[in-house]
Amino acid sequence: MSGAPVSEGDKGKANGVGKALATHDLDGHHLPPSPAPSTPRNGRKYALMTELVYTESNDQYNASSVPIYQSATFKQTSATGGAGEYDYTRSGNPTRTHLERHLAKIMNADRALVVSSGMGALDVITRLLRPGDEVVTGDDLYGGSNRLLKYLSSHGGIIVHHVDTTNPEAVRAVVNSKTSLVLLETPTNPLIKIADIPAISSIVHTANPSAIVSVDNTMLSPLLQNPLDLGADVVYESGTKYLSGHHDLMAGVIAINDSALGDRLFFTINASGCGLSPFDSWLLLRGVKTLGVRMEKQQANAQRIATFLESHGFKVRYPGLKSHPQYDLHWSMARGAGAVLSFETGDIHVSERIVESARLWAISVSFGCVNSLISMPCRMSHASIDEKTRKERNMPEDIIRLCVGIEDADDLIDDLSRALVQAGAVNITPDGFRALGAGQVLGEGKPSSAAASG
Ligand SMILES: Cc1ncc(COP(=O)(O)O)c(C=O)c1O
Ligand SMILES: N[C@@H](CCSC[C@H](N)C(=O)O)C(=O)O
Repeated sequence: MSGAPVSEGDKGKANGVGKALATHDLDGHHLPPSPAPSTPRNGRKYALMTELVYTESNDQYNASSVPIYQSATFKQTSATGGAGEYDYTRSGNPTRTHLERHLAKIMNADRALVVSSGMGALDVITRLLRPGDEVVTGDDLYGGSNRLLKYLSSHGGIIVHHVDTTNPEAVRAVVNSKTSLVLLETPTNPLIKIADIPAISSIVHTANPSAIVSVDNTMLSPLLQNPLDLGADVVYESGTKYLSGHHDLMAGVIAINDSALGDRLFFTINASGCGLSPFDSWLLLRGVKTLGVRMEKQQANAQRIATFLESHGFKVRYPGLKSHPQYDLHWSMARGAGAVLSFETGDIHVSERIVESARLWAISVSFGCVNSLISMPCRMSHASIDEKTRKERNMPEDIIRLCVGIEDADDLIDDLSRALVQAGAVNITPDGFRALGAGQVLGEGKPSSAAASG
């Protein structure tokens, strides 16, 4: 029983754009329809699952795999303006261009730019800011993003407002004529909170037409959500995660529809030298082609694991669960729930023991990889947010984040069951087990065979 909200394919929407991967929830009910797609860009003509793998190459030998132009320089025909399309790889490289065109197509953008990491992408966007400018962002966001914004506020003269982005009115309350950038994560990492991209974009653009709404789409990837179609001006993602899928490269992607804004962002990339290398561009292009099959399996597995934990009484945060407080909002914007979920145990030491008892789940930061990971964000990915701030922002110290891969779901559940039992996180009865601590008890569950014997 998979039970995941994943449909059989992705055909059926006009021009194949914005096609819903999920049509039914666990109980077989229809999910809300996906948002209407905007005009397809970049000649996109097939369903997204097809466009992910379909690339057109103008290689002279018709190579099926785009060549890696591992060259820093390109010869010119004269000293005075004789450069062809490329002169120097920091400014442009054919392998990188091929990847950027492919990403623009699948992100439904006019232009995509690739850089050396997700943080590099955010850095390029924040170079649009000037001292005195204001930024509005969430009270739950990736630790590295928080660190960069904190640095800009202490060293760059930027005023940063952290508000509850689940409430558009909280954004309205702080947006003003000095607001230059509104930065949203949805779902957030790691508390899986949802921001209403259309409502917030409309509030921001009405209050200050020159403010830029930027969405970090790392948690879902373009397969599941297209913020540019929902009112955002800029979307960026860590290509280190789902886009590449194997934790073998670092990359960041920025996508835009405004050509003047694209030129300003490209200027920074060329001037600062953070464009993605030819080899990493090639690796990322290869990874993107399997994004569809990877994500379908990952979110099917995530749905089973979230359901397993919730049914054993744990407080689980996952937008594929009806209990998520913003379930309807999430599904009005996205075509899937992704494969990152978090849950609480009520005791930081119990959480530590669970993480350290898992065998199949690697203790590791990051997500979006084909293998499953387990972590404690307050100790790992979000440790750069100090304890006081974490407390002010209601970040549970015991929270465990699961980043689900493509393994067999029963193996993952067995290993997790064994870790829960070994860590003393559950109360074992002759009929099954239930969460101890903070978890709300939703029902009895039977320990898996591994847990019972382990
Ligand atoms: C939501 C989110 N955005 C951005 C980043 C930054 O990406 P990168 O590690 O590729 O710099 C990360 C993780 O690192 C992340 O989790
Ligand atoms: N030591 C790193 C931690 C990277 S966290 C990576 C990823 N975004 C995640 O959420 O797991 C740092 O401090 O940046």
